[in-house]
Amino acid sequence: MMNLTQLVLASHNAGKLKELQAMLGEAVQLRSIGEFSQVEPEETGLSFVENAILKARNAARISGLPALADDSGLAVDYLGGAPGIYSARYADGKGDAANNAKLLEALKDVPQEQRGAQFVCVLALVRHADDPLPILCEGLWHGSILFAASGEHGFGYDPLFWVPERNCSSADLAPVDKNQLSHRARAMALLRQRLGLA
Ligand SMILES: O=c1nc[nH]c2c1ncn2[C@H]1C[C@H](O)[C@@H](COP(=O)(O)OP(=O)(O)OP(=O)(O)O)O1
Ligand SMILES: [Mg+2]
Repeated sequence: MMNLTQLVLASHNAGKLKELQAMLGEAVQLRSIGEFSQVEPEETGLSFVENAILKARNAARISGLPALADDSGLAVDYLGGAPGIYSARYADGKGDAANNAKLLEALKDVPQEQRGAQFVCVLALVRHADDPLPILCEGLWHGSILFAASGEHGFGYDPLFWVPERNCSSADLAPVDKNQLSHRARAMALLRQRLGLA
């Protein structure tokens, strides 16, 4: 399909880089877009797909390499799917701890049975900046939102995300376990199939 020994990852999130590189294995080396630019594109899309494509095109344009982007977030049932594509900006760009505090506050009076949520991940791969046929792969991970943070692993909302199949939070999971179960793992399994790596 294309020479995929090197891909630039269109992300400034070190947690994503670590997880995606572990899932991809040694056949494909992910290089961070941070090697080429510190400027983050504005995520102006109205969907995970649009933002993933926008980030991938931007990284391919800057690096001259094929680019992979991950647009992901947490969709909380009680909040009508919010923060969704705005997950990283939920607390106005103040970071993960502020995002988590805001989510706990928003759900403080919501009972267990109404705390369902899913993590969403869309991966977009473009061969070049103007690629007319990006590869798109989606993964979902169903769980619920805890009443208090738990766990030290992972990043983002992991300490608040209860994983029913393991009876612990996503941040309690060892990285190898999260990388088997997560929204990102599911999207990457599909991408590996599409690339003939599976
Ligand atoms: O496995 C995950 N475990 C915990 N939290 C997660 C996960 N996956 C996404 N998330 C959260 C983090 C951030 O609040 C938002 C992603 O936002 P998103 O714009 O896709 O990523 P980002 O701004 O951190 O990095 P970048 O855009 O440079 O790839 O969802
Ligand atoms: Mg972002």
